[in-house]
Amino acid sequence: MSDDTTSAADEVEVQLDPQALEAVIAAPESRFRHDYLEVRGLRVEFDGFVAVDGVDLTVTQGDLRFLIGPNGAGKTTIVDAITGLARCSGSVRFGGVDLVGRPAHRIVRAGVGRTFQTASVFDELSVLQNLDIAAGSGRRLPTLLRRRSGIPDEVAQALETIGLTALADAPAGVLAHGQKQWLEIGMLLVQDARLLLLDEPVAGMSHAEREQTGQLLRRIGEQRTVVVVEHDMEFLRTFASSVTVLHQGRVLSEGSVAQVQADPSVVEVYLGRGAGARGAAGEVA
Ligand SMILES: Nc1ncnc2c1ncn2[C@@H]1O[C@H](COP(=O)(O)OP(=O)(O)OP(=O)(O)O)[C@@H](O)[C@H]1O
Repeated sequence: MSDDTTSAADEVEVQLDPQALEAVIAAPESRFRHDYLEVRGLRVEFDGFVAVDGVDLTVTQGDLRFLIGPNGAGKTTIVDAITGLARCSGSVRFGGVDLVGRPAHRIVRAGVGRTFQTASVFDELSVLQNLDIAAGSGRRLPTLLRRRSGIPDEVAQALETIGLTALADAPAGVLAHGQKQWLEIGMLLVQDARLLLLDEPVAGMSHAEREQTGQLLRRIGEQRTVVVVEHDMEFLRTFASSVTVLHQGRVLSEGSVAQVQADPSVVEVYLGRGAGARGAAGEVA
């Protein structure tokens, strides 16, 4: 490499203005956008019982993060706190917006979406109508329920992503268990959720459905920030790109699947007192 090249590179580095770069990254229309979730010192207390005790968590776009831990470790409570369903202290930032203290509907508007352990789709409505409602297309209910020839782009794209295009007109009630979960994920996509928090998305799914869900989450995770609360260790080993292990409201360990598997404190929790719990950590190791 010639000296000329080195000095040109140096020059570029010197010319970079960190504040200008930050502004470009933060601009909503920026194709360089790179979202991340940053949780600091998160604490949730229920009548004197500390369920989440000073949790720090950073999850970047493109990282498929799994939150695991024995029953009662605080996983769902963390998701509740991020989405405004549990009062908390500390700091939760996503896309440059501080979420703590905001009402749940404003957190949704900030681009944060979640699913619950039980899918909450409208069984009597078609797949398309469920997506339409989630998209909040602004149409009145009677219009919303009428069949239409045109499908909005974002809805068509979501149908494609979740693999339900052929079932667009089928009532959601006839969908298989896995397909309902995918529809719910599709509903988050049309809401334009950029942070998806998924609570046990593969619970009760067949092996084939789990595999398809993992592939779906990988596709979504390329564009969005995805956090998965899960007990299914085989699913975790196949699809997690990073793992945070929680225990008694605190972060016990964090890293790649291999790193947390090799962490003696994780093995201790899973083989020790947590061994009888669902998703016992013994399965991790
Ligand atoms: N609304 C509430 N009031 C009082 N205690 C609560 C409440 N919600 C959760 N807890 C307690 O907080 C702790 C953490 O619960 P949480 O549901 O977050 O655990 P988890 O890790 O998601 O467990 P699981 O894997 O069983 O779903 C538990 O001891 C639970 O009993």
